[in-house]
Amino acid sequence: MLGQAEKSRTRDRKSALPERAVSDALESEIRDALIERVGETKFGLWFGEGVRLGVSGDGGSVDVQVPNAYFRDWIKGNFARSLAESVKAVTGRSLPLNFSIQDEAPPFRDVEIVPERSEPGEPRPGNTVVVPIPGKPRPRVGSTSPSSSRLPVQGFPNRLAAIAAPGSAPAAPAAPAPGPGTARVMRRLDDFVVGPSTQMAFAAAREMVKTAGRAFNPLVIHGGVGLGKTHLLEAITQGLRHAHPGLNIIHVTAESFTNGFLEAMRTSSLAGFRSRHRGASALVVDDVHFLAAKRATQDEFLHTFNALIERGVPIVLSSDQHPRKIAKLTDELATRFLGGMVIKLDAPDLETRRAILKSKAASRGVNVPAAVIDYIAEHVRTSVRELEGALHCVLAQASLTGKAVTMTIAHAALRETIRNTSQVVALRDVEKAVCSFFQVEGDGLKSDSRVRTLAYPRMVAMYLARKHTGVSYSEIGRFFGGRNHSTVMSAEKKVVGWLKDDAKNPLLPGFENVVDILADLESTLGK
Ligand SMILES: Nc1ncnc2c1ncn2[C@@H]1O[C@H](COP(=O)(O)OP(=O)(O)OP(=O)(O)O)[C@@H](O)[C@H]1O
Repeated sequence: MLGQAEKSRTRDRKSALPERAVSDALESEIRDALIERVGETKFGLWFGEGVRLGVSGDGGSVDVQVPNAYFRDWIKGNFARSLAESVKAVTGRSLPLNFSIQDEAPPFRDVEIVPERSEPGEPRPGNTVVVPIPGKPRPRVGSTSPSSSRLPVQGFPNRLAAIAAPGSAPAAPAAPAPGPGTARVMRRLDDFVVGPSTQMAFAAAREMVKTAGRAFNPLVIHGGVGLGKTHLLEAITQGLRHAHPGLNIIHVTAESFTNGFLEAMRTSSLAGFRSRHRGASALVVDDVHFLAAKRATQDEFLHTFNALIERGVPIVLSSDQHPRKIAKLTDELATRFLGGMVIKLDAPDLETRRAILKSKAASRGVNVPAAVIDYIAEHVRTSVRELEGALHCVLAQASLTGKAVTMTIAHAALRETIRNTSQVVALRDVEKAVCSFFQVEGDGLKSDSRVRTLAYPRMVAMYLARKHTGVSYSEIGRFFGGRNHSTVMSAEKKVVGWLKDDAKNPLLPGFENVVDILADLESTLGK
């Protein structure tokens, strides 16, 4: 970020330059500031040739010239904030962004498809990065080209031929598959470390790739942040592409589906939007919880979903919550999401965390001592993203100080992280989690009421409190409405009994057994 002195030097320099030179200098400084914020890769993809940045003649706004509407929407949707901050850092002012499509902007030239990690003589067509070269239309990952969509389909010839939409618009491009604003290589099933908390999701992902939705459809993967949902979705897209070349796969985030839909409405181009999505031969949508409370988009998505399911098109979705728990998701959509396989990704256990760290270290070609792996795995527990971040910190610290990776380095690098992530569950955490899960109020939970909708969550809360807070029976009883210790003991006994009998859950649709409820709540508590 530019400091004040730097900014004023910039302003002084600009006042001494002719107008054109001023605008070029400004653009270049805004670009530099933007690189600092979004990184060179994203910058290169979205702000390279064909995109111009500058301050308008009257100085009242930032002109962003883009080659087409797709660029405009992508930049607006993904980089508007970074752009505004960059402009402020350079000019010292908050200016609105003014997008214009520059007809004369040089179009993009062809693309290079770069195979990743191919063994000699063993191309891996699924693992590609797309490198735009100025001069020809820019391709978009996430859909096949019209010509490739006519390739013979392997694996399930009849089925996939049948699900290639009759008369649909072939593969008008969807959003880039690695995810909005990124040019990252898509992750693969081979890179996914399997452990007790992930094996079901992994197996389902592999089955989805193998059967392209024949075994179950849709597949919904849900779980907390940084637990590998996007990784699995990308891996499924890669796998489908590899196993069934020619599939017209649309891989988008729910946010970009929403933006695309709104834009199509705005520009009266709904027919194209619909035929593109309903004509897909596989649909992969990340973060469907984003559709919450967006009624019109949900209706559109429902119709897309129905059209695809009817043709047996594989659908894969991810969400941060169980579909039943996504607030303000219509019942129609929620029940459809439940119609196939719904799988939860839990936080990895200790062994899996160790395995993930070893795998990540190996993929960087670094040898990390077992004691350091153990130290990180034992202290960073809630998300794989945090685990990766912690490893990264340790390696960076070692590299910056020119030392080997040792426990001393690990302690120094992770002191803060661990202080902030080590979690002690408090009684109020249990209360909050249980209230939010069962949609009840804290007062109700602590009241004398014996209605089942309160008594049942109360018993679950007491059981969890006993298991995870280390607080005495008496204290738990006092906290949950002034009860005595024997009430807590009997609640605990009851829940243990339900678990032993694998009892059905009487209250919440979508959660078959008590064990599912407890697993969900424990993962909310970071356990
Ligand atoms: N089991 C795993 N094995 C290897 N890497 C993993 C595993 N789970 C997650 N990761 C890695 O952790 C990081 C975060 O995963 P990912 O982005 O898929 O999380 P997410 O569940 O989609 O999170 P969010 O909800 O925040 O988008 C990624 O770099 C991913 O490759």
